[in-house]
Amino acid sequence: MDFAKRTPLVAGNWKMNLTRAAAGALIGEMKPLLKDASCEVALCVPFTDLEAAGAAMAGSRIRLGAQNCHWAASGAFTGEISADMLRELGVAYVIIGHSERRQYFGESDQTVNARAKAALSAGLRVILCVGETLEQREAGEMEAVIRRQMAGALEGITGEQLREMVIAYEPVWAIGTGKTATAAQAGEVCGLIRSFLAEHYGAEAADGMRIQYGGSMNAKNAAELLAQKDIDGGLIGGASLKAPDFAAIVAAAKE
Ligand SMILES: O=C(CO)COP(=O)(O)O
Repeated sequence: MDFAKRTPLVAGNWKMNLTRAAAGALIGEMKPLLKDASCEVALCVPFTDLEAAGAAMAGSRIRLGAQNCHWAASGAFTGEISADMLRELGVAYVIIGHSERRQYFGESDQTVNARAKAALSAGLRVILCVGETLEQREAGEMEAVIRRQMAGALEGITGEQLREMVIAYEPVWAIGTGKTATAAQAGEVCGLIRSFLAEHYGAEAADGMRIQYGGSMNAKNAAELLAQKDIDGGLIGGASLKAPDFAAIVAAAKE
């Protein structure tokens, strides 16, 4: 299948869930449910599950993803994982700048930028996450925050590199809370992101970019969110840990 421009990408982010054995079992359950998917599908799994998940995905269209990588190619960085290490395990996508990394592990726009560049140099595709907190939204700062995060993360990234990226809009207040952004809210911010890309990379590049929504997306609300013109897929947390729920979201993401 040719994953042409704007083919929706539905990616699961398992976060720190599932051991190797459980990962293999869940992928085994998902495979038959996803075989007729008309969008691109990826699962971003814990590092320790990568090898087993890659093996379990064999013969399916599911792409293997990771949840972070370091900015250096190698060196004295205890506890970190390089982009090359991921490549060697067959990883296609890596999430960079997830709000949980920013919130709990001190990620800044600068480290997000450095990690994204390292991933791209190693031949990985990057799912770059941006999103405002509830306080920022209520203070009327949503657009400024999104613009600052986008500008910081994309500093020095060329138009050619941008093509290997997907942007995920994940409002922090919607993650794991069951409080989804309305389709109109999510569509508005994804539209702002596309405008930012058009200003910095040109209209053609912006038109070809995939922009996902993430934050309490589930089997029930996926179709309405995915129907928004600027939303090209989803980044799914909790619902990606249940095969039927994830499959229902994938089914809602038509080309
Ligand atoms: O953070 C998310 C995906 O990266 C969203 O998580 P939930 O779908 O559990 O809200």
